Amino acid sequence: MQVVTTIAGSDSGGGAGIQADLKTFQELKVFGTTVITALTAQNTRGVSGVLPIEAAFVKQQLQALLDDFSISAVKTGMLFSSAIIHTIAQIIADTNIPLIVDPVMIAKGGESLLQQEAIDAIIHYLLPIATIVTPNIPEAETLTGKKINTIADIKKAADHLLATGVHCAIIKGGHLADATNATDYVFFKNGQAFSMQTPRIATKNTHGTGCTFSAALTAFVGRGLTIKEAIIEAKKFIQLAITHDLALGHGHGPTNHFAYQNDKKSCEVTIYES
Ligand SMILES: Nc1ncnc2c1ncn2[C@@H]1O[C@H](COP(=O)(O)OP(=O)(O)O)[C@@H](O)[C@H]1O
Ligand SMILES: Cc1ncc(COP(=O)(O)O)c(N)n1
Repeated sequence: MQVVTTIAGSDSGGGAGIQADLKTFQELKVFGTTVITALTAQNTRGVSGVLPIEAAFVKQQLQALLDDFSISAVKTGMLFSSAIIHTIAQIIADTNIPLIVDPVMIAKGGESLLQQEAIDAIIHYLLPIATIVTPNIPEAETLTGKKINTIADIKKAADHLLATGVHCAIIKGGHLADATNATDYVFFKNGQAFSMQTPRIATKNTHGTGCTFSAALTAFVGRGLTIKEAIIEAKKFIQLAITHDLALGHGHGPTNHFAYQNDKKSCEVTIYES
C-alpha cells in the first residue's frame, strides 16, 4: 500500500481541498495522509471564513508524517501564506519525494485562498523543488505576470514556469473559451510536450475540479506510473467526476469522486503529441 500526502486547506463543504484529496486517494487505493494549512467555512455557494494554521504547527504535522511513513508522493493545494510555503519547502527539499504543486489562489466564488505576498514564495521556493505544477489559466497568468490568450501564450507561460526548475508544467484549460472541449497542455523540461482533450461537460458543478485532478495525479505518481501515464489517467478521473456530477448543494456543486471506479473503461482522452 502506497502512502501519499496532501498539504492543503479543509473545505467543510467536502468538494475541494483536503476532503476532495482524501476521497480521490481512497478511490485510487492509496493511503492518504494530511497536513492541514487552513480551515475554511465553505459550501457550494462560497467561502464564508478562513482560519489559517500557524506555520509552526503545519511543520509539526508534516514532520510527524515524515518521521513515520515512507511517502511516495506529496501534493500541495491551498497554502495561504508565505510563512507556510517557506516551512513546507524547507522540509520537502531535504527529501526526494515527488512533489505535485496545485497553485490554488482563489475559490470559484472569488474568495482569496492565497495571500498576495505568497505568490513569490511559490515561485522561488516551491517550484524549484517540484516535479509537476498544475495551474489553471488565471493561476498561470498570475505566476508568470503575462496574459494568456493564445496557444503560443500557453507555451510561453510553460517555458517561464519550467525555468524555475519544475520538471513538468500542466496548464489546465478548464477556463478557456472552448465550448466543445476541455484541453490541458503538458510541457516537460526536456522539451517534450503534448495536449490532452476530452469533451467539455456543460455543468456548473465544478467545485474542486483542480484539487481532484491534482490528487488523482498524486495517487497515480505514488503508485509508480510514469508521469505521462499518471497525467492521462488523472484526466480520466476528473472527466468522469465532472460527467457524473452529484447535483449537491445550491451553488457550484462538487464532482463525483466515485465515478472513475464505476466507469473508467468508458473514458477516452485524445492525446496530441507536439
Ligand atoms: N466543464 C468541464 N468539462 C470537462 N472538463 C473540465 C471542465 N472544467 C474543467 N475541466 C477539467 O478539469 C480539470 C481542472 O481544470 P480547471 O477548471 O482549469 O482548474 P481549476 O479547478 O484549478 O480552476 C482540467 O483537467 C480541466 O480540463
Ligand atoms: C480549501 C480549498 N482548497 C481549494 C479550493 C479550490 O477549489 P477548486 O479546485 O474548485 O479551484 C477551495 N475552494 N477550497
